[in-house]
Amino acid sequence: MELLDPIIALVVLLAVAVVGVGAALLTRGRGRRTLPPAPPTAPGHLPGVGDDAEVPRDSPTRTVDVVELPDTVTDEPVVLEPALDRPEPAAGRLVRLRERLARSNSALGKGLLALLSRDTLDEGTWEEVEDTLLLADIGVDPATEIVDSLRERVRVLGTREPERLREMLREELIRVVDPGMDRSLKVERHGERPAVVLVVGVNGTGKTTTVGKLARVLVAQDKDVVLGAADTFRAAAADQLQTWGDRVGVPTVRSDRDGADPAAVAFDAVKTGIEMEADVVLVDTAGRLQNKAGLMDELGKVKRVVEKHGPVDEVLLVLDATTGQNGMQQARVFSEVVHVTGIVLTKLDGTAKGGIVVAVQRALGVPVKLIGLGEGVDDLAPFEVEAFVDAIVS
Ligand SMILES: Nc1nc2c(ncn2[C@@H]2O[C@H](COP(=O)(O)OP(=O)(O)OP(=O)(O)O)[C@@H](O)[C@H]2O)c(=O)[nH]1
Repeated sequence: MELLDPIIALVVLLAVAVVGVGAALLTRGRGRRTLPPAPPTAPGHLPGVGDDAEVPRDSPTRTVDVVELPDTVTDEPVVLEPALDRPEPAAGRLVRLRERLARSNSALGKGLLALLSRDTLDEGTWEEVEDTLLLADIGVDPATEIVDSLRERVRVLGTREPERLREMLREELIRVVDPGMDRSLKVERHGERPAVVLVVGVNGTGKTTTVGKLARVLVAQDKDVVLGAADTFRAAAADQLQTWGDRVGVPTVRSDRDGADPAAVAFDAVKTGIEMEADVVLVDTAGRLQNKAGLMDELGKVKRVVEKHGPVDEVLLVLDATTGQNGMQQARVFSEVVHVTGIVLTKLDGTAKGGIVVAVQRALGVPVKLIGLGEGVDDLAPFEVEAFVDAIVS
């Protein structure tokens, strides 16, 4: 028994040693275990939280929808029409644009009122009143008339109250601007024919712009309009006019050839207007200096040729208000050649010479029918006497 004890102890010791070495080997092997290969990813992909997770069981499952197909498939491309402008109605525009007129002409009204409010209204002051009116291009006769009348009224009434003086000045200005003139545009279709409007004037006064703006005024009144680009002299004029027309869906009759006969283009435009049963045909003509006899003859021919379709309803002379007395000379010559029926005074937003309205009406006996008060597309207003005078004296 004494011999067996050391043997048992040795066996136990060996067994413990074997178990220890095995456990150590097992632990080291686990530390080097390789991970399964990562799923392929897009370049630059960074793993996110839960990438390895399973799809949750309650995720919505994809279904297949049945979509009805059209019976026939057309190859025609869908053409999207460009949206057309909606021009502003012309009525009341002068009220909207009054600020422009007032800005350029208020010095006239303020100057006159300051003179009339002086302590003594002597001869020298009345002369200053007259000079102020002349500086605004109102013309000699109308200026004298205004001064004479005011002088008499101030003497008889014996009043110097500013509000009363302003009212008297307003009344005198309205009288010389002449509210009795017929300023309506003759743009009503008659019988089988559209109304025809010819737009004339010297270079750069704003004819093409005016035709474009006028087309918008007429479209706002639900009229069918045709434009005629009889300015065949300036290459870009027809493009410019067509752009105006395109914006409001109005067709433009033009020649493909620079320097084509303007009378032929004008004739074709009216012919197209008749065929299309339009209400109005607006014919733009080339700018021409009133002292170039050949060009003025050409204008006379344009009108005569157009009149083969019937009488022209309006001949609008476009005058640049900033050109003063030169404009008066233009007005006289144009009127002799084509019998002007109405005046369009443009660029009144940039001049203190609003008095030209009076002067030109007196010289021609023809009313100002429209005024241009800016470069915006709807900055053309029907001329309203009271609104015009109010903008000056307010
Ligand atoms: N400030 C201002 N500018 C205007 C007005 N009317 C026209 N214009 C400008 O005047 C310039 C000349 O206008 P157009 O319409 O090309 O003149 P046009 O008479 O047709 O010119 P031509 O064909 O060369 O004879 C343009 O820059 C217009 O924008 C207006 O009432 N006020």
